[in-house]
Amino acid sequence: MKIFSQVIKPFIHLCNRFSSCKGGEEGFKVAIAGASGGIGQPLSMLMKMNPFVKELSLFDLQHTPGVAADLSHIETLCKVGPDQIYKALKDANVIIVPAGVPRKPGMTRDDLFNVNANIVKELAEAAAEVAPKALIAIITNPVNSVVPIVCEVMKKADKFDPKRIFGVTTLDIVRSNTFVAEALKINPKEVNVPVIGGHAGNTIIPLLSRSTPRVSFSDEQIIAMTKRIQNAGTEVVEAKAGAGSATLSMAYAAARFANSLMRGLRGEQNVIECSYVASDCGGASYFATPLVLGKDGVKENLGLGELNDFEKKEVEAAIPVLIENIQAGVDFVNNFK
Ligand SMILES: NC(=O)c1ccc[n+]([C@@H]2O[C@H](COP(=O)([O-])OP(=O)(O)OC[C@H]3O[C@@H](n4cnc5c(N)ncnc54)[C@H](O)[C@@H]3O)[C@@H](O)[C@H]2O)c1
Ligand SMILES: O=C(O)C[C@H](O)C(=O)O
Repeated sequence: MKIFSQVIKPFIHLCNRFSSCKGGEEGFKVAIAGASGGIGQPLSMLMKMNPFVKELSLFDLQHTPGVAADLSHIETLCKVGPDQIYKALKDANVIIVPAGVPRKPGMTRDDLFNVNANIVKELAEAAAEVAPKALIAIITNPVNSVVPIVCEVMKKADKFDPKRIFGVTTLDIVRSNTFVAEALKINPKEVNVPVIGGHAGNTIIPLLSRSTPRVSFSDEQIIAMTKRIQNAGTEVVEAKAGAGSATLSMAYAAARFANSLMRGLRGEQNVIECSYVASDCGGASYFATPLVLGKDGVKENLGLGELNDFEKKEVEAAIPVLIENIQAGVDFVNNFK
C-alpha cells in the first residue's frame, strides 16, 4: 500500500503530466550518456515512458545491454537500444549527459572537475561530430565549468550554437518549489520559484521575490530558505553517507527539463525553464536565467528580470565565483595536451 502511495502513484501522475502535453505523432531520438548510473537508470525509465520519445539510445561504459534489455520490456512504443558512443549519439535530437563521478561527503562539486572534465570533453567531441544539431543537456558536475567545456569543444569543431547547450539546474527549481510549498503548506505543483546564477553553493540564487504564489517571508526566513536551497545537494550527499549524491530527484528534474526541451522542439508556445547557458545577461559569460524554449533550443533569454536588494547582493557575490568556474572549463579545453 505504502509503495503504491509513495512510488507508483506519483510516478503515474508524472507520466500523466507528460502525456497531457499537447502533441501529435512526431517523436524524438533521445540519447543518454551515463545511462547505467544512479541518475541514468531512472532517467532512462522516465524517457522510455515519455510519449515524445520514439527512440532512446543508451550509452555508458558498463551495463548498458542489461539496462536496455530491461527497459525494452516496458509497454511503450519507444525503441530502446544500447550502443557505442557514435551510434548512440548520431542524429539525436536531445542528448542528456549524467556521465561522471558524484560527490562524497566533504567534497565540493569542484573536486569532481579533474575526473569529469575529461569524460564530458570526449562526449562533446563525439556529439560535435555526429549530432551537431542536438540539444545537449549537461547534468555532470561541476555544471558551472562543464558547460563551458562543451561549448569550447563545439567552438573548436566550428559547431557552436549557444542556443543548444544547457546546464541542467532544474533540480534547484524543483527543490525550491518543494521547500516553499512545505513552508506555505500548499501543493508544490502550485509553486514556481525561478532560480538563476549557476549550480553550486552561493551561485544558486532562488528568486523568492518572484515566487508564484507570492510569499511574504521575513528577512530571516528568506536567508534561511535561500541557504537550504543552496545546500540541498550537500544535504543529500550527507544523508547518503558515501553512496553518492541525488539520483532520483535528479532523474525527475532531468526528465522534466528534457520534456520541456521536446515541447519546445515541437513548437509549443511559452515553454519556460531556467537553465545555465552561454549568455550576456548576468555579468558572467554563462548564467542561469529563465529561457523560452523553441524549435532551435533557446528561443528567448528572459534575463535576470527584477531583483530585490537581497537578490542583487547574491548575484554580485556569485559573479566572481562563476567567472573562475567558467575560466577553469575554458582553459581545460584550450590548454589540453
Ligand atoms: N546537475 C545536477 O543538478 C546534478 C544532480 C545530481 C548529480 N549530478 C551529477 O551527475 C553525475 C552523475 O551522478 P550519478 O549519481 O548518476 O553517478 P553514478 O556514478 O551513479 O553514474 C555515473 C555513470 O556514468 C558512467 N560513465 C563514466 N564515464 C563515462 C563515459 N566516459 N561515458 C559514458 N558513461 C560514463 C558510469 O559508468 C556510471 O554508470 C555526477 O557528476 C553528479 O555530481 C548533477
Ligand atoms: O550535490 C551534488 O553533488 C549533486 C547535485 O549537484 C545536487 O545538487 O544534488
